[in-house]
Amino acid sequence: MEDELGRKPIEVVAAVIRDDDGNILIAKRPQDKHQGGKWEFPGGKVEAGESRRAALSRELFEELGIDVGHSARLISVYHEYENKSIYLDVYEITQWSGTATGKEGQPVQWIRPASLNDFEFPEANKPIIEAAILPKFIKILKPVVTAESFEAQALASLASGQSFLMHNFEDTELTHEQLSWLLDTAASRNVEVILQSPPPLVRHDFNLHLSADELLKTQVKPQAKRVSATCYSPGELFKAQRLGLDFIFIGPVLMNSVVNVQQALGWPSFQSLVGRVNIPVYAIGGLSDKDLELSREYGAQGIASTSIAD
Ligand SMILES: Nc1nc2c([nH]c(=O)n2[C@@H]2O[C@H](COP(=O)(O)OP(=O)(O)OP(=O)(O)O)[C@@H](O)[C@H]2O)c(=O)[nH]1
Ligand SMILES: [Mg+2]
Repeated sequence: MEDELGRKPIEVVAAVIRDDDGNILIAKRPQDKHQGGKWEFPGGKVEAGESRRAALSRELFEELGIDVGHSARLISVYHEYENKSIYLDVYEITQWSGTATGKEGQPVQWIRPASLNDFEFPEANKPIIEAAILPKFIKILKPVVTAESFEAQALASLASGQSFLMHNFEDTELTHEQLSWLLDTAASRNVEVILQSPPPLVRHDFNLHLSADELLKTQVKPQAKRVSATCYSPGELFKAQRLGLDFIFIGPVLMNSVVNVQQALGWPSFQSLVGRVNIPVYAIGGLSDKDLELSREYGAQGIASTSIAD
């Protein structure tokens, strides 16, 4: 891939390092470097002939003095700065040995994911920050018949530590009162709720999800905490990126969709779609929490499914 001036992007690897309490390590870039004085995720340029994971291990040893254990792909971002373009491959690291310190004299800090937005990062980092804040799983509530079963299911998921719940596509019968109850109960437990468009509500303190059809009809990003959409084709992806959506679902990955009469994409097609945008992507369609590791190797941020264990 080349930028508009025919230059090859610089390949960079970086790490979102999370400790057992969920804090993330950030480091300050030296003043004299590109994007100097801004905060960054530790990492650096991939050397000729080096694999990305080898580059990641080398950079984190040089910059922080730690030995990387397990790493999972989080997001890849292509960004054009004025004087160079970069391809930034970001990994999430939860296992390492040694104590992370600024080996090159750079200040480092462990911070809560929600405070990431209080620090100044390079322009390329916007989607990386969103990816670091978003969860691995989005639990989609199953369609329900009665008000009692809706409440019972929502309460079970709210009690189970899920941080994002989505009201089901096919579940159109929820009343204003039920939706309001869901939002209030979730808020009291620090759980984010995603509703389908257009919910019969006057409030805006929810995340809004658009179907691919709604996405194509939308001209301006709607008002909501975050806006996401389901995408199947490159055109839909580009539309989502142009509107500035916060994350997207791509699928169906493994199961043909009866609703939209769509063939399952399979992982290779999923991967090539993910590679076209700089937005966190959830894989959807015939998947469960067991598919997480695999989905991440193919570029997903995580999985959205009714089959996420409570
Ligand atoms: N490490 C890192 N680099 C980033 C981030 N965001 C971002 O735009 N970059 C850009 O990626 C490029 C490479 O990063 P780097 O300066 O860390 O490279 P390096 O460790 O190999 O250092 P070097 O310049 O001494 O060779 C820089 O142009 C930097 O501005 C980030 O979060 N982490
Ligand atoms: Mg570096």
